[in-house]
Amino acid sequence: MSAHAPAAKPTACLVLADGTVFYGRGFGAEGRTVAELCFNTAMTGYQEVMTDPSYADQIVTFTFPHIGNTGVTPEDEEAAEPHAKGIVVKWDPTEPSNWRSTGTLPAWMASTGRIGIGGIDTRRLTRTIRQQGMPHVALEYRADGNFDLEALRTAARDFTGLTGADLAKDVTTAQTYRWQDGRWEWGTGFPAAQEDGPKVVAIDYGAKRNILRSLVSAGCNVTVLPANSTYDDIMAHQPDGVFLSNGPGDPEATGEYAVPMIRDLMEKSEMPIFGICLGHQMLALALGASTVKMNHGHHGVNHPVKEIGTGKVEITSMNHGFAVDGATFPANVEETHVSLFDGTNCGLKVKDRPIFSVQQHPEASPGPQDSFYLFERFAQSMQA
Ligand SMILES: NC(=O)CC[C@H](N)C(=O)O
Repeated sequence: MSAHAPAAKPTACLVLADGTVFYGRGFGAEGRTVAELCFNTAMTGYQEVMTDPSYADQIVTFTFPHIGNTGVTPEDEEAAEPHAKGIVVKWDPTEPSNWRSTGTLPAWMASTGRIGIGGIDTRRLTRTIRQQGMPHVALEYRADGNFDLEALRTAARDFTGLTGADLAKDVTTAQTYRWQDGRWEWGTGFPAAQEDGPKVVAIDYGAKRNILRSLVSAGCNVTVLPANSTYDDIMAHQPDGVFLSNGPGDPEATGEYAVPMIRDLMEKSEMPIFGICLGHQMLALALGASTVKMNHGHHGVNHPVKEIGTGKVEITSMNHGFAVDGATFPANVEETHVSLFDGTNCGLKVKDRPIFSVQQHPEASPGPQDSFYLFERFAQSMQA
């Protein structure tokens, strides 16, 4: 039997809350999980996607069919473990062909408790997500193929979803630490961080490693603090600037801790502040703007974003299911970037202050590096 032939009996199934069932072949860990289902259009970088902490409580459908063909390597992990609860793919992963690979995707998923389903019509599923919004789903892999569809549908329906979900506190670091390396370079790997350079306190709401590496590569000396850090916790490190990371869940759900801390920071200090994705959304909330849940979000590596001031278009990496409502900015805030896919807000700047943030991912990982200039802009604002 060829690897792509349909299995005699399905070993995995994906059940949407509306009762739609997709059968396929299970890989990775056996078990059941519930989550919000999104789709990601990246052609590469599945390991970075799966380990991005912003994917907590989500399952990712990859629209690119050949997932798994470059294996896995610890160098491509954006966190110590995968955060996406599972993946949905077109074909079964093949044997890896890549000199950097140290193992297979299914074995890595099995060892980290993540569930995969292969053999799915991901075009149909993606069309469903685009038309109906990101559904709540149950995904199960069991080798005996005996599924209790009613129980799976109930589990999908009972999932409370991401609106109102405060997940940053689940994925943040427990301890404060100094970040040690810069961006991976061909032939040399990860360069060691320098001691000099502006001191950045990076608040970890689910930070991707390549963001911390990008700050280092832009010349910063980075100390990482937990999500519930207060203004005083931050100032104890005498930083030159504060970075607000990406992260999972609903930005509004951080209104008890992150948003008031950011407000404090803006009121009591003159320091530069830079935020990415969840950091952008929370900064917008602290400034008095609002955020909204999107229909199917932006998850991919080819999203065109225009920098309004220059008219320049950058091709960006994106992963978000909420967006800042650019129409709600107060008078002291300027919209700096906009999505050319749907016109949604992608950036803000506080007028006359070195405080800015973007919705896209300038660290890429995976994706293009057009937006890396933002790390340099932040480093320069601290040197000014
Ligand atoms: N990558 C992120 O930081 C995502 C932010 C937020 N959780 C969203 O889905 O929009």
